[in-house]
Amino acid sequence: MSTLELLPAVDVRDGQAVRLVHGESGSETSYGSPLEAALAWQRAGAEWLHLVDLDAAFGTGDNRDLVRQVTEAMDIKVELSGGIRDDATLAAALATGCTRVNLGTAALETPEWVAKVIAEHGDKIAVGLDVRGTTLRGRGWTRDGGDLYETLARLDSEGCSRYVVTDIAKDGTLQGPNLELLKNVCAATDKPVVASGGVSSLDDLRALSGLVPLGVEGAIVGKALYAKAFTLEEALAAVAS
Ligand SMILES: O=C(O)c1ccccc1N[C@@H]1O[C@H](COP(=O)(O)O)[C@@H](O)[C@H]1O
Repeated sequence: MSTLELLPAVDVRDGQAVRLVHGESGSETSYGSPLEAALAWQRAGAEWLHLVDLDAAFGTGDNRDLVRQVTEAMDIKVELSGGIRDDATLAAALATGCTRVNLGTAALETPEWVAKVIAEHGDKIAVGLDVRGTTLRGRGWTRDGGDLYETLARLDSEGCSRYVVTDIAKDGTLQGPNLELLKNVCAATDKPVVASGGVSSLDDLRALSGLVPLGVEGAIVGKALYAKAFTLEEALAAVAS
């Protein structure tokens, strides 16, 4: 059986590494330099970094230069997201050398463009499905963007290679991942799913590892690492065993 991939998160707001609660602007707790955080996860053995430009996602500016510096400093794979919504922002994101990008709002608001870039870039494009219940949310999770399963079927038909599924109700809360949601999404698509939101303990990671045979490929871990609920080394050992 494959091992669950772990993607420690660095979310950047106003130049700082932060964690939000439910993705709400204004709920930030700051954790200092994004580069230092990313390097710490790399030193601890991460194979992936999940890097988010929150200002670009919220439409409150961007941290593009900083995000590029962090990506260029990494020897590990980087999944980059936030504000990638047109040719220019996609080109800038891919030019950082990141391994793949996540598209959120664009998949809800400009589906023709997303179908085009999926066709052009294949598995360098993942789609972030950020949901409340089964309703997708875009523009910094402030606007409804349609039904999860209808959108998933459309993206599948367009050849989308991977989905990053975030339960907004769980994100930043340390309440455990939404395993039912993940099972339902895995039942609806053959494509790999990266789980996001709610991881609080090593047992949560073991539970997500149990979903690998269903199609869960990886898990994004944020607040639990910053709050020192466990170390990344402990997390990597938990999913390896
Ligand atoms: O990760 C967060 O906490 C988050 C909170 C609020 C909005 C977006 C967030 N993160 C990721 O940003 C991209 C969406 O950006 P866009 O809509 O494409 O501009 C997506 O990967 C979210 O999971």
